[in-house]
Amino acid sequence: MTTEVSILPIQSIYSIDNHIITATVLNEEPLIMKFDHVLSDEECQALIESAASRLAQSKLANKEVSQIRTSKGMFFDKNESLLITIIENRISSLMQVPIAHAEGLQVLHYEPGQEYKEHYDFFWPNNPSSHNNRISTLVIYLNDVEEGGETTFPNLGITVKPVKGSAVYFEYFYNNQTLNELTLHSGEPVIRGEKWVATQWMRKQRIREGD
Ligand SMILES: O=C(O)CCC(=O)C(=O)O
Ligand SMILES: [Fe+2]
Repeated sequence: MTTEVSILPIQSIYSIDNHIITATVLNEEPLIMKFDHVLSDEECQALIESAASRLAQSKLANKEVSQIRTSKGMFFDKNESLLITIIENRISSLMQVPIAHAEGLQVLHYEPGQEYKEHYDFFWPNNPSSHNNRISTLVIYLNDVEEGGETTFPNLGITVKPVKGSAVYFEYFYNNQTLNELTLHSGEPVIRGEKWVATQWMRKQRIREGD
């Protein structure tokens, strides 16, 4: 058995600026956690409202539109509003990665039948972005989904149901690539209702200027 150090120290509660986030470990290696109360109902609603008019067809990491990913999405600019600054800073503290390593916060919207098929969030070595690869992901659910829309890790038998304000966290910065590859995951098709998520991808090195 391998024992590799995770980015996030495992705790049952993370207290960030008087904001109490409770945590459940779903898998230790690779580390997969569920967090509750990452965002308040008001913050979820405000994110949805500021994203709604800016949605465009989602693309893959290689910028191609594909049937793998049928949601619509958008990226916020860093610090573009007080809401975004507050949320980005909380996420950065929670993920224990400096804000300068954060890609823009992304919001995705799925309608019934829409999904994000099995994929990895990290870049393979042939992708130019792999020189400053992603190391961890936080997917925050912005609403409750009537049916479907779970985030699933098929190789680990883990399924996370969307709950407003909760999040699933996972990391893939292990020396052992087999552990990283266990983070294969999907956003299951929404069956009834709609699904809104905010995704934060963190890089190994800084990606933002001026932070
Ligand atoms: O929508 C989901 O449950 C997963 C989203 C996801 O995998 C991503 O944004 O990278
Ligand atoms: Fe993903």
